[in-house]
Amino acid sequence: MDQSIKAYIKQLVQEAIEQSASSLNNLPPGTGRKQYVIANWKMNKNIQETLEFLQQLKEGNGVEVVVCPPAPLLYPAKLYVQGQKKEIQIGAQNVHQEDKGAYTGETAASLLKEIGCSHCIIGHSERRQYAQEDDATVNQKAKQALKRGLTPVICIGETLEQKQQDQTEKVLTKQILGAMDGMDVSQVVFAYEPVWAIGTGESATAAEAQRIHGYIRSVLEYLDVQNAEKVSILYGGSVNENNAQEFASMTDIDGVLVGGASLQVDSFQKIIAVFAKGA
Ligand SMILES: O=C(CO)COP(=O)(O)O
Repeated sequence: MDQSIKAYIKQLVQEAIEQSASSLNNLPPGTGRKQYVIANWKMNKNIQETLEFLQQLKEGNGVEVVVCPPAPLLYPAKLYVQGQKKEIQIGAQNVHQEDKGAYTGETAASLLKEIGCSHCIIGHSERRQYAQEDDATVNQKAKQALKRGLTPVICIGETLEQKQQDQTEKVLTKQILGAMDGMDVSQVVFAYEPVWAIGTGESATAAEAQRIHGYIRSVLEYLDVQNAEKVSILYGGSVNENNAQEFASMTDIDGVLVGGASLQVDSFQKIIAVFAKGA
């Protein structure tokens, strides 16, 4: 990383720390940014469970509700919500970076679009860990998703070890710059998911998350000062019906990406209701 970027990042860190003090005054949620509540079911649920969940799930009342089931359930899920005329969007958990070809087991963005997906999660820490996805891959996948009309939900976040070594801002900066290379920031959604908070029951505090979201927005400003304010930045990592309100009250937290608590329709619906109040 060259010296001018390093100096700029240092300045951003300082500004984000200063801003965090004023952000803690429970300001109203995002200035006109879309509010999202996204369910990442990971490798859970079968067809019957999916349809039962979607039957009970109500619309978002101004919140963008996106359900991301495993790949074989995307099409039945989409057909079901369409048939019910519900404003619930269906998103994929992954996409391949190439248009088509000899990539056994992969799914093309064009096919996801054809079956009615609106969004695609990209660079989730589980894919970074288990499928060795790096920032360059995330960048290629995000470009491919956009090319085919899917909105990328780009996941970033530090591990516990990186947090303990005070590397959070550095790690996030590298992930953001890598993911956004040659891209328009106004076309993506970001999700800050600290790896240590995923599936552990130990979420970041809302204040901590707000400080990091402020920092992420400053890096986006460095890339595109005009559009950074428009980008929705979601928090993910042990979000549940009890802590959602605290996250929703933070200025730079524009929604949540929910794993475990999105598997039960009641708890997921309660999280949506929290964000709908502010939308
Ligand atoms: O990984 C997540 C969402 O993408 C978060 O998972 P949990 O909500 O289960 O911690």
